[in-house]
Amino acid sequence: MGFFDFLNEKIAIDLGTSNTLITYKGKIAVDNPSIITMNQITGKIIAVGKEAGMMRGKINKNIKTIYPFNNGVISNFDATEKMLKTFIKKLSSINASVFSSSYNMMISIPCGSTEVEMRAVKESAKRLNAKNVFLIHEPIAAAIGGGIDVLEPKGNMVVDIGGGTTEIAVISLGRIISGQSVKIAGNVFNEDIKQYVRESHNLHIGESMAEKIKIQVGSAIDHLESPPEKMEVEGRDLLTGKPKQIDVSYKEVAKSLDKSINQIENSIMETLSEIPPEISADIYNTGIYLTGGGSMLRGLDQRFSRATELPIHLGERPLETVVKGSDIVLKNLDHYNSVLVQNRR
Ligand SMILES: Nc1ncnc2c1ncn2[C@@H]1O[C@H](COP(=O)(O)OP(=O)(O)OP(=O)(O)O)[C@@H](O)[C@H]1O
Repeated sequence: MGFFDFLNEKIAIDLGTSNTLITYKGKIAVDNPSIITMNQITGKIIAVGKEAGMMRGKINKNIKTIYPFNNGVISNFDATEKMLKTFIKKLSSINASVFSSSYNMMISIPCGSTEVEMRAVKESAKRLNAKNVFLIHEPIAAAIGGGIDVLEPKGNMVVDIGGGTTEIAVISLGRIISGQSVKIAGNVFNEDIKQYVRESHNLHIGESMAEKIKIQVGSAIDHLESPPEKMEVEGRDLLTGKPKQIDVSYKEVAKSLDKSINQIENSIMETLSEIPPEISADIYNTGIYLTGGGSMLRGLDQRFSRATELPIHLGERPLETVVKGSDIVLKNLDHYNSVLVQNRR
C-alpha cells in the first residue's frame, strides 16, 4: 500500500461547461448541470445545479443565471466555488466526516488551462477543505475511464466532445504528445440548431428547446439506418410574434450541424498529421476513442470513421468517463503518479 492510500476520504470532480460530476467512495454522488441562479439585488444564491437548470429561460429580471464555465474554462471563480460548496455539502449529508475532515481531491482540467487557472482551482479546492489537490488533464482521465492503458508505450487517440470544448489528444506513456482543444462542442451545436430553425422556419426557439432537438432528433449524417421520428417544436413566430409549432427532422439537424462537425473533423485530421509515424501506426491499429456527451449524437462515429478511415470506439456512459477515470487515478495514486499535472507550485 502506497503513501497516499492511507488517506481515506477521496473525491474526484469533473468540472464541466455543461455538467459537474463528483465521485465519492468510488460512486457518482453528484451529477448536476453547472448552473447557479442568483438574486441580482441581494447576491443571494437561489438555486444550484438541477434546480437552477429547471429555471433556465424562465427567470425574471431580478434573477441572474450564471454559467461558471465558458468554453471549458472557469470564467467565474466565485460562482464555481459557491457551486462546489453546495455540492460537497450534499456529500456531507451522506457522510458527516466529508466536510469536517480534510480529504484528497482530484480535479480534471482542460489541456489548455493556464498556470494561473490551475492555481486558482487548487486554491478554491483548499478553501473547501481539501487536504491534497491533484489535477489531471481531461483526455487522460477520459482514456483511463474508458479502460485504456495510458501508461503503455503505445499511442492512443481520444476525442472528448463536451459542452464547451472538444478535446483531441494523442496519449503515449501517460502523457499527451499531441492534440488540441477546439471550442466547438455541444453548446455550438445548440446555437447551430437555433440559427437553422430561425432562418429556415422563421421560428425563434430557446436554448432548452435547441438542446431537446439535438437529443431527440440530432444527427451528424443525413442518412440513418433507424431514424428518429420528426419532432414537434414550439417557439415564437418571427413574422407574427405569435407562438407557433413546426416539425423538425433529423436530416434538417444534420444539415444545421454540418459545418461545425466539419471543423472538428479537420482538427482531428490535423492532429493525426502531426504525430510521429510509430504512433500513427499504433492509432491505425487501435483507432479513435470517442467520448463526452457530444459523442452521443447519432451517426457521429460513422462520420468520423468515414473521414479518418479509422475505427471509432464509442464508450459506454460517455458523460461519466472523465470522472470515472479521475476516480481510478485517485484510488491508485502511486501507480498513476506520472499522469498527474505537475504544476510549478
Ligand atoms: N444524446 C445526446 N446527443 C447529443 N448531445 C448530447 C446528448 N446528451 C448530452 N449531450 C450534450 O453533451 C454535452 C455535455 O457533455 P459533457 O458533460 O461531456 O460536457 P462537459 O464536461 O460539461 O463540457 P466541457 O468538457 O466542454 O467542459 C452537452 O452539450 C449536451 O447537450
